[in-house]
Amino acid sequence: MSFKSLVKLENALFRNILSPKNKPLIFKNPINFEIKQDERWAIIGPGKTQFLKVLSSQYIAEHPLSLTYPFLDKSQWPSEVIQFLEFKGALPTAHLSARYEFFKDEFDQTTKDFVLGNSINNYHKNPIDYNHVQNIFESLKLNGLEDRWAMGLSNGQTRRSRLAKALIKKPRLLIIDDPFLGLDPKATELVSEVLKALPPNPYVVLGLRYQDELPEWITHLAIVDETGILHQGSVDNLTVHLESVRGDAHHWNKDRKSKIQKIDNIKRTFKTPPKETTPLLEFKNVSVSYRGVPILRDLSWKVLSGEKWHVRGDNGTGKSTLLSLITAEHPQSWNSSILMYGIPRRTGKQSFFDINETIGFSSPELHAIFPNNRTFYETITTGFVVNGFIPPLYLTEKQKERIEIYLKNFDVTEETRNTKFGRLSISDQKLALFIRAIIKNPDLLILDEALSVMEDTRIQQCQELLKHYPGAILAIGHLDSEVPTTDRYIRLIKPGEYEVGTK
Ligand SMILES: Nc1ncnc2c1ncn2[C@@H]1O[C@H](COP(=O)(O)OP(=O)(O)OP(=O)(O)O)[C@@H](O)[C@H]1O
Repeated sequence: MSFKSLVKLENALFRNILSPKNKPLIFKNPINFEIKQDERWAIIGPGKTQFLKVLSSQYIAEHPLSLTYPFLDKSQWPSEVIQFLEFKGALPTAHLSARYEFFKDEFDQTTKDFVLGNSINNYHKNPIDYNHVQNIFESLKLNGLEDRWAMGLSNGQTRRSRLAKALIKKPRLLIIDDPFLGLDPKATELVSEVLKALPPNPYVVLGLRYQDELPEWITHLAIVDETGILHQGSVDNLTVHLESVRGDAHHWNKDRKSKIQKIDNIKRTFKTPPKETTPLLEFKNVSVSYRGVPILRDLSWKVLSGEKWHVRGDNGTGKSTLLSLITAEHPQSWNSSILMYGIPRRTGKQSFFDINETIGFSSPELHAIFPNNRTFYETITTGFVVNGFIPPLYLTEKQKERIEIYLKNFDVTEETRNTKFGRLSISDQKLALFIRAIIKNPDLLILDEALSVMEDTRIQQCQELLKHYPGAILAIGHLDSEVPTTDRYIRLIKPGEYEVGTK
């Protein structure tokens, strides 16, 4: 049986659609690459996202015929039949607390509406195949969530819904960057099995981080950096190269080490909070339910000043809900069984602003709603304002100096510093939100998937910085490689069941 190629690149060079002619090439080395129909590829390395965008026809090829999709009919336009899916956490809501409110009226989208999306509007052109939809909901274990408010879905549930939404459009080729980020181990296995069974409808290409475990069904790899493809071929032939990339021998790792060491310079901006004997935070038998369905029940927990906690639990067990109670984003936060500095939460006693004065946070919900028109620099300045989305009119010399120390030691270029949030790479968006969270030296730093999807070097820079952070940290993240070093954990199991321990 002869196989047609899915995609073929011959001496191909690319430029950004939006940038002028003189802007640099996406990869400086010409690309020669081919995927056959019976091969299952994963793309790995610091250039993976750009490479996946090249494959999904998002850049302009210098010579139009240097990028072709031989398996497509002449009538099929690549941009219409190739889906590129990248990691986005929560769905954007009107404001942060909206996610934890109740499904309100008929204008609020259900999960089913979200997944079907434009397919409903295009119904006359492309009637919806409800059997197909049913199968997708079943295979991704979304049954039971169809009629739920889409904004209320947990991050893991949202991620599976986004995958369902992409599949319902019946693409011919599905290109997914970081398909397993934010998923717990069971959901990872489930999504991997679903992706394995998809080809030929659609074919699938994955972008993975070099430390990720390769799904056993991946047959071929390309290792890509900023210059182009370093190695490509069958998994068996590439194991040696993959080991060298993972180990210390590789040039990225040497470069990375010096960048990580540089981060130590930021430590001098930290201030040590006074050692208190009263817990910074205390939950006394706290319960939360949505329309009678319990999420947290009788949860008791103490966090002392400077402690570093990992908040664990499978998708949907209530981790984000727990953290939203602390930041008073959650409507059920005004509860006298939640105490900060020994003071019970009561309306009238403390305001949202008092509570957040000493808290810094970054989360997928914040990422989803952060205004696209603030520059990287302005994004950081909003960290000095409680619930800040608008840059403050005035910054003290000390505040300006502190921002400069961060920018310099994180090697943020002049161009990035002035780029608007919406135009930054997802990794730089996350970095801006991370610096925004820490810039005022909060007593409590909440990092909900704050480092996920950053480039590897960025993750390690943040981890290095956080090792020295004197304030308390609460971190959520399914992979140890993307959370800061912590020495304690709380694991949510199910309502009324949780575990607290030291690592
Ligand atoms: N407004 C709401 N209405 C109904 N259910 C909700 C609402 N908000 C959250 N939930 C549900 O509460 C559960 C807990 O959600 P939460 O986001 O806290 O989970 P999580 O542990 O952070 O999950 P993940 O690991 O996927 O991020 C989920 O099943 C979610 O769908």
